[in-house]
Amino acid sequence: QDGQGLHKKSYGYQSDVARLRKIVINSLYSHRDVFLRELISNSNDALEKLRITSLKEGFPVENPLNITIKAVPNETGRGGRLVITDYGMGMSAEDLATNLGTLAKSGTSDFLNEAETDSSAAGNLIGQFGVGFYSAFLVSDRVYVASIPVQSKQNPNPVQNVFSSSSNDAEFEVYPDPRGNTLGRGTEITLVLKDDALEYLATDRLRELVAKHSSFATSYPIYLQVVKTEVVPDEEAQAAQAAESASTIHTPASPPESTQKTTDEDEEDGIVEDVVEDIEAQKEPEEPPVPMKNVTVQEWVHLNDQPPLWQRDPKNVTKDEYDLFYRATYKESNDPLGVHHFKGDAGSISFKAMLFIPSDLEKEFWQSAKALSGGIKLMVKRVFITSDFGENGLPKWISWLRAIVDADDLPLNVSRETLQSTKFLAQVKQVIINRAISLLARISQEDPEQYAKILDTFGPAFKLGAVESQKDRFKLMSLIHWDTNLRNGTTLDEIVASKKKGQTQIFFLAGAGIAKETLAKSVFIEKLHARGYEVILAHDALDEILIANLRQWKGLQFQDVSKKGLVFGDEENSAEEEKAELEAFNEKFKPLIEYIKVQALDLVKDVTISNRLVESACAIVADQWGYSANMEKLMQAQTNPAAEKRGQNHMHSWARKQKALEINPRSPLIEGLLEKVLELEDAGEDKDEGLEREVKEVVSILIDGALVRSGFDVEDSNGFFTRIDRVLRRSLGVSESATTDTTVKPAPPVDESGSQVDKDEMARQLASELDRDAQLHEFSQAPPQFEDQIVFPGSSQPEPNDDVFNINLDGEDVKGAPHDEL
Ligand SMILES: Nc1ncnc2c1ncn2[C@@H]1O[C@H](COP(=O)(O)OP(=O)(O)OP(=O)(O)O)[C@@H](O)[C@H]1O
Repeated sequence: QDGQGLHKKSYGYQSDVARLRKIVINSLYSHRDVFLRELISNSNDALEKLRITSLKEGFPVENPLNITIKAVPNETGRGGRLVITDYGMGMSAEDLATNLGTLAKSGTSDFLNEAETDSSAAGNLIGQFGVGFYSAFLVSDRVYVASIPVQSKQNPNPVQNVFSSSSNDAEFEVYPDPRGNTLGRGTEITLVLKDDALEYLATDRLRELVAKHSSFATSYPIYLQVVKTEVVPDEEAQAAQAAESASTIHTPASPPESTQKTTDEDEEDGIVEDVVEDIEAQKEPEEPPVPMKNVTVQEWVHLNDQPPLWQRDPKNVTKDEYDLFYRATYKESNDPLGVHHFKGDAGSISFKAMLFIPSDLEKEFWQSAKALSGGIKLMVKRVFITSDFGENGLPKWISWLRAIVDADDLPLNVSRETLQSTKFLAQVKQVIINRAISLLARISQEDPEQYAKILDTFGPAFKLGAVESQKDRFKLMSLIHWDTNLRNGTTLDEIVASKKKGQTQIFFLAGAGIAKETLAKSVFIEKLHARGYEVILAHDALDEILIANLRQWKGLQFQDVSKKGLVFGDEENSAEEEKAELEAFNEKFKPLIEYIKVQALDLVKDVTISNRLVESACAIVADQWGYSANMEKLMQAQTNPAAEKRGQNHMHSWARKQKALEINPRSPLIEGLLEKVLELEDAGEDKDEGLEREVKEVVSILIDGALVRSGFDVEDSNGFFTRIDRVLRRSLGVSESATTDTTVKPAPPVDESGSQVDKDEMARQLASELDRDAQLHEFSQAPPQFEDQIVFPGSSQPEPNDDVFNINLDGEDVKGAPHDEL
């Protein structure tokens, strides 16, 4: 209880609030104008909340639903206060302590950490995070918040309380307002301005701030109290004059000052002088002038009296106004990347709408499978109704869009359930999606630079849309840009338009996450590129899935150039010639093909002469139904114990083998290898064992190299590099048997004090492994065509080509190889 008999309750600020207040006060000085925007925005929220609660609970809300701002200079002439009042929801004593003394925002700690370590970040983050109420301390030595909650069944006799805190205090106080209930309802914030913040007492400054930051922040009226000097009749002087004239003889009055002035001016040119004098002579004697005096009057000026932006004619709205609106409404620091303002219809209900393409994609977008919510704000007759469209919310791919929809023909107390049952929301959603796609298409045509920025941020989301939404897929394809070996950022239509004569396929090479420059150098593109064909470099994660969904575009089938089935379309012209050439090559390279097959058949289905290679010696080409290297990686990332249980991993290993090793008959390396193989064949029993080992080694490196070049993983990468190591030794003339000094410091002895091995745990692990093996063996219902190709790990069945597969450099079983070899 203080000296005035008030029951003041003291509270300590929650530690995050204390941190935030410190950051706000210390580092946002140059941004301190934001305080008014933040307080107005809170007032708007409180009015909004009141209106929605009154609709829900069915109590009437008396006017006024508005926000007022009043500057009160101190009578001493130094300093003053700024008072911001709203007739919104108000707060109880507990609300004051909780809402203003604690932070309930997600991401607060991240913001605080960032802002504390980098003061420049604080300024940038204001826009995104909003420092809210605490910005009041930027301009105030002390802040009083008087508030009274709305009357309700639970609180039939609400009391007006005050929250009070100085900018230095670590504590704040809450107590009943000694003035009693002066507000009736709502919240009054009194800022005792700092000495260096007295500029905010000037009404022009306040007008400027509201116009700059808050003219779109609320649809409730904002009134500013303005003090004006007016000239009014001085009644006292008038009465005195009347008394005086009653007691004196009437004398003609001198002419009014203005007439006198005209006469004086006219005298100079001497033309109208006589006329004026004549008129004066004819006049009746004048009444004495009414005595006037200056008085100060207070007046409330409506600051945001313009209709909301979306209600205005788009022709009369400037880009600056849209940008300002967007930044104020969504608390963004950057301008939107695109705006569309239109009139639409959903069934029989017409509405006005504005769409914004944000400057950024929220972090959560790709982190969650869920769509972002709240993108569409539905208003009825300028009043906010809901941003919860439920199942009619925007689909994931475009849930980042910001839209405001204002329908005039709906009742204000319409509920979401009613809206849903009338299909209104579903129709609005589809109109918005269609309009957004048109807006994007227009920007792509009219402003390619701006569109490039949009694609940077939203390009992958458009691809998601095309995969996710069959309905919008075809429209979206014009928005999706592709990189090819010949150009960047082109559309499928443009690719089709520049197809070569006879071409019936759209060529693509998929490689999620691989740089397009690397993809462009792929062995699979060599020949196509050399011949001038265009190949899509599908380097985004969703590209291959999207292409698989599309299957064809404008009558042209998609062809993965790393798979079988590629046709240029002009084969006919040289078909005979090529056939004969192929036959000749097949004949010539038969011994080499047979030789390689022995080593390669565990990895691939076939070894063939290639028609697609120009410079490279060989490549691995997937079958039509096999995995491309890209898909293989995607599938590998997905293999998990559950899939293993269902036997899916065996399907994967089957699909992985559906590929062929193609060799380039024009490559000198292949020619050279053929010679060596023939030499071995000719020698028969007397063959040189060293040579044989060497040839096997080269073939093995060739196969693994082809896998790597073609984008696949080499299973035994250690063995691969050991073989390369050996070849390097030979080419440098280093002895193959020379060993590396492998002495290493051994680990210290076992730490006896450490945890004992849990025998039960070991037993459990062993049991579960045995169980898993048993389940794998049970998987015997493979499709007939798989049966002979599936090998169960751990089964006693001999693996095909067992002897070849396990060969290491010395022709010994890998498992038995000496340590230093591995
Ligand atoms: N004028 C007001 N009327 C009623 N409640 C208010 C008012 N001003 C603030 N509050 C309450 O205090 C809380 C804290 O306000 P603060 O401005 O710090 O954060 P916020 O408004 O929740 O977030 P942000 O400002 O980032 O939108 C609000 O959530 C609200 O409950």
